[in-house]
Amino acid sequence: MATVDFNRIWKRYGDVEAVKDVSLNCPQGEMLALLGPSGCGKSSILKMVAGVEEISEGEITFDAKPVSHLPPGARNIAMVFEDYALYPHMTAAENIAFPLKVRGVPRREAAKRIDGLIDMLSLDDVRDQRVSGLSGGAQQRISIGRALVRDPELVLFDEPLSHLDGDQKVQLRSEIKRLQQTANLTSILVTHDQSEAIAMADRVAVMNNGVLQQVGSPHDLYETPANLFVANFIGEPPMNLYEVTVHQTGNRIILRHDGLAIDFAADVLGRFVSGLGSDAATIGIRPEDVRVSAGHGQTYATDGDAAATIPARVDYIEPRGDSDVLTLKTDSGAIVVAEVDGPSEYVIGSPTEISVSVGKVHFFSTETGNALGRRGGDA
Ligand SMILES: Nc1ncnc2c1ncn2[C@@H]1O[C@H](COP(=O)(O)OP(=O)(O)OP(=O)(O)O)[C@@H](O)[C@H]1O
Repeated sequence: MATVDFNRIWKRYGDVEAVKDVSLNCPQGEMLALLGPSGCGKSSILKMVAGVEEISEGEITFDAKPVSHLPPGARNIAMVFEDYALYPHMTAAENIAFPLKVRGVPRREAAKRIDGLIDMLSLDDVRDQRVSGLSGGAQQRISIGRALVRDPELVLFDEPLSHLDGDQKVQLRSEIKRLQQTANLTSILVTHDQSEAIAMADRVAVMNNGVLQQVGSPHDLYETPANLFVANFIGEPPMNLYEVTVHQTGNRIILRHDGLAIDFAADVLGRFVSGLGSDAATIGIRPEDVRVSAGHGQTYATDGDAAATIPARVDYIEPRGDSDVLTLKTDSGAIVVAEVDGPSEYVIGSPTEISVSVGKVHFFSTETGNALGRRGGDA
């Protein structure tokens, strides 16, 4: 399998700039996800790698060798599509064998490869069945077998789970991940579904409007989003975001939003964030980082670094089994979404006290949307 590099690639369709100056690297054996909303340019990137769309500018290399001039057939790329694209009248084994037959691979060698994949993909039970009667999950496993049988340099997964229902989706995504790791496949996954990207990919490239926003491990994207787009896009329920004004009085820094005041010790805040000099910023707090306690007038025990507690009432509860997502309304009318262990004892109207550790607050420039420097303090 190859190491794939995208070097400052652009895709223009007439006046439409679909991909703008994107550089990415997918090392051998890694799964890289291209994630973003519809129209962000991820399919255009996939098509340029596959060779079905020309690159307007820039270069794609496999093991440092340019491939842009090669026709699709000469790139040795396998594709797994959302709609499986199998031959319905053929059996599972015949579908997997098809690319080898076309290439005239000797029968004995072909049989060995097919058997290996059938075993690896747990397809023994359906081996000789026509694919038209099989479940979506089984059909997608067959299409993966067909993709891998010819030993490609790169596997492209184009929304491979979109046609599957909940259970099959979860099962197949872990199977693809296992297969990708055991077979050490260099692979690129295109998806608009963050849970898919996070569950399967080693690294995720988040795109918006043709521009690469951030590339990193799922953990990096979650913990240190580079800008407001990534902060808002990654995480479910999404991060709470507030435009705040910054007021410094003595050794306190108070962030104000719509009558909501969050108060921090200036020296503690300074341990976590740099560049908060201006008088406006946007802060982000993940719902699971909002600390909620039943509010009966008592103060939630803070560790000194935490903002003062803020009274809020439960406005809405979404039970999710092992957690409850609470929509809380402060006295000033600000909405804070919190995720707490479930099932909780809160009911609509419950008084609560909320607080957040300073180390859990994300800071962004309101002007540029970029994250302000995090110092990586401990709280
Ligand atoms: N053949 C084309 N001609 C003109 N514009 C195109 C063409 N293909 C894509 N575009 C435009 O380029 C932009 C990026 O499209 P692209 O399909 O790459 O995005 P995407 O993130 O994959 O979206 P989706 O998930 O909806 O396919 C969009 O504005 C789209 O309308």
